[in-house]
Amino acid sequence: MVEDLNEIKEVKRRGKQNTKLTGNFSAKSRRKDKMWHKPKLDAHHPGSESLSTLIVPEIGNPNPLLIFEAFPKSSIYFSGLRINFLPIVKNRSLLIVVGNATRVTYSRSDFLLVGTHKMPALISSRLLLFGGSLPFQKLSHVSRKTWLHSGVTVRHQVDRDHGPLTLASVGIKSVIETTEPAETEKVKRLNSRPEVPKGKKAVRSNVIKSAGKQKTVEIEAAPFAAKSFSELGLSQTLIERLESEGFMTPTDVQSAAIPLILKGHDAVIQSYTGSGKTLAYLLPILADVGPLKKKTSGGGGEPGKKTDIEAVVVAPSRELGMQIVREFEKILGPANKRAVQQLVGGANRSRQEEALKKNKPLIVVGTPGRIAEISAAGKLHTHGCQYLVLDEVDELLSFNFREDMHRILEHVGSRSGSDPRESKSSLAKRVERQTILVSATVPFSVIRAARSWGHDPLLVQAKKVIRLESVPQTGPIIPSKPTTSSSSSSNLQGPPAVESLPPSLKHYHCVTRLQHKVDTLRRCVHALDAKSVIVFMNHTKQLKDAVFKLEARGMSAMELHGDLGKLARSTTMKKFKRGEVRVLVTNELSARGLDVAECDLVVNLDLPTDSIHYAHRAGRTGRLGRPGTVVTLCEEPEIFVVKKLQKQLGVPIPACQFIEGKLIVTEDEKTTQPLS
Ligand SMILES: Nc1ncnc2c1ncn2[C@@H]1O[C@H](COP(=O)(O)OP(=O)(O)OP(=O)(O)O)[C@@H](O)[C@H]1O
Repeated sequence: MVEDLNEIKEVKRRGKQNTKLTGNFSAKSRRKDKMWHKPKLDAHHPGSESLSTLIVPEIGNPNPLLIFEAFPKSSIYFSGLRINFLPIVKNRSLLIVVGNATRVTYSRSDFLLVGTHKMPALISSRLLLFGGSLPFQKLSHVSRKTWLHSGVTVRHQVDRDHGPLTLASVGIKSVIETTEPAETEKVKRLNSRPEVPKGKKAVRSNVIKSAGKQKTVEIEAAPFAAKSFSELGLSQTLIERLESEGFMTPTDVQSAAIPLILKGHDAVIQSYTGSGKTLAYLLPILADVGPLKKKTSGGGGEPGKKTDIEAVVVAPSRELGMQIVREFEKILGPANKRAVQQLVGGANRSRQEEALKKNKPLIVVGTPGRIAEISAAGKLHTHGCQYLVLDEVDELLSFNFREDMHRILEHVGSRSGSDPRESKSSLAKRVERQTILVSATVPFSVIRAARSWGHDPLLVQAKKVIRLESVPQTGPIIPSKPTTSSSSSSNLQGPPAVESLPPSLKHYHCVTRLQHKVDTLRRCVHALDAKSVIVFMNHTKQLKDAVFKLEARGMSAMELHGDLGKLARSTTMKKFKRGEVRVLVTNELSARGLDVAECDLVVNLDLPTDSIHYAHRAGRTGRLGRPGTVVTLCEEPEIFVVKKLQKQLGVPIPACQFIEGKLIVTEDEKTTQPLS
């Protein structure tokens, strides 16, 4: 983020010209009396080159400190939640922002980022270039060690004096306090919790009291292959509902996860695509919240009686959010459907807000943007929330969602609304809720996030449960087979490995020329006699072309991507699920979570970017033990990518051809063994 010398000179020159706001700021936002101005465009959008967006490194670092050199009358928009401090000084302005911003957008012509809490040393040296008249030397009162400490908290008073800015004037020097190491503080707080808050399930408090002591026994006692849902501690009403919907036997991951979540554990649920992870978290929530809960448990209530939300489920796409809502509704039954509400983007927000007010649901399921938006508007009361589920968590932690996820993580279950005089730290507030993170692929970033958000979280897989604390930072998270040293680099990311893929899947690749790809796809569909095919491509334009070509050759196909409107997307999905369309040509939008049981073939018409994307795409077929085939079409020079995927995933992806209406494997599977 630190610019080079030329840029500093350029900024200084522009400052002399008394730089005005750039065209990226709306006219309304130019009002002098306004402190905050929202740029119309984001740095990620074309045409907004004069804006920079700074992403504060880690979600979970609650105290970013940013120091900008600013020019008079400049405006800045911080898209975080709390901007605690903004002094602007006459002529030369030093602007310091301390708070929970995760993403800061600023006009590069008006501001120059000169320091962060990780780069304090640069502050003084850089500012000397500006004449050095500002008393930045006072920064040296704060030791570098303290600044670098991740737990630095800065308290301050707003000071808009027009005199020279000093650190004392902004309160930094006098009030820096360092938090204690998170682990010991957390356990201490949990153990000293005086009583279970009213309406909070008793079982959670038991877990809290026994923090870090009896877990091993509980984990080992977890049934890994229950024969029926009744063995898992669910209520009779819930079991009856499950049976009426045809769910008779829990899957392995459900057998492992349900009892642990019922006991109040924070968990990361990892198991291959289509293994039933949704019910693995949905059922223990419904056992505790809403009309199907166990009579003895404390929390929840009838829909319509409470105003607070009890469970928030976040998913990265509208389609997945809606699918989860339908799963909840299926189990709740028609009479209790209103206990859950969707808050997905693309739908009418005011209608969602009205429904929240009218129906008072106990559970909301939505996309990060919409949940954060309604929450920021004060229309979603989640402070007393007991459960926070992040489905497809590794995707939710990506760059795109950081800002909204930060708000959600800060607010859900914080209980801060209940008593403003309470001075509990954000960590203490957060442990009020149970955090459940879910995905088929769990890179180390998820493990790290789970450790910082949860209380002694567990990694729950189909056949084993591990304490997250014991997951080594550099080692594989999900070792499927003994790995060779050459695969260690991918281990750093946490490879999806074979557990991310349904065991019943068959994988092939077919070498073809670019211009013949659609034709090869058609022959592939015929050769496998596939009834329901999902084709993945990387670019919308080519995707449309492929649909056109398939249709022209008499194969029913439809497109699905983010450029389509809400209605078009859901109509397409409905038609595909009903079997009215044979081929769905789509992009990464549909790779996560989409559950179409009938899908028997996935084709990568374009290569996925990495093994994680491959795993999620492939997982659209072969769901819940059904047979499924994945065919990757590639050009000659791309074969090495397929070999790499094969190695990282730990599955053979032999070459094949489609000859006379048949799939012919042209490479011995034994020679394509990934780890041999
Ligand atoms: N115990 C069960 N018995 C029968 N069907 C089940 C059971 N559990 C889940 N299913 C069904 O299996 C399908 C796959 O489940 P789900 O979508 O939860 O998988 P997943 O592991 O979340 O997949 P992904 O990683 O792709 O999101 C769904 O149609 C679901 O209704």
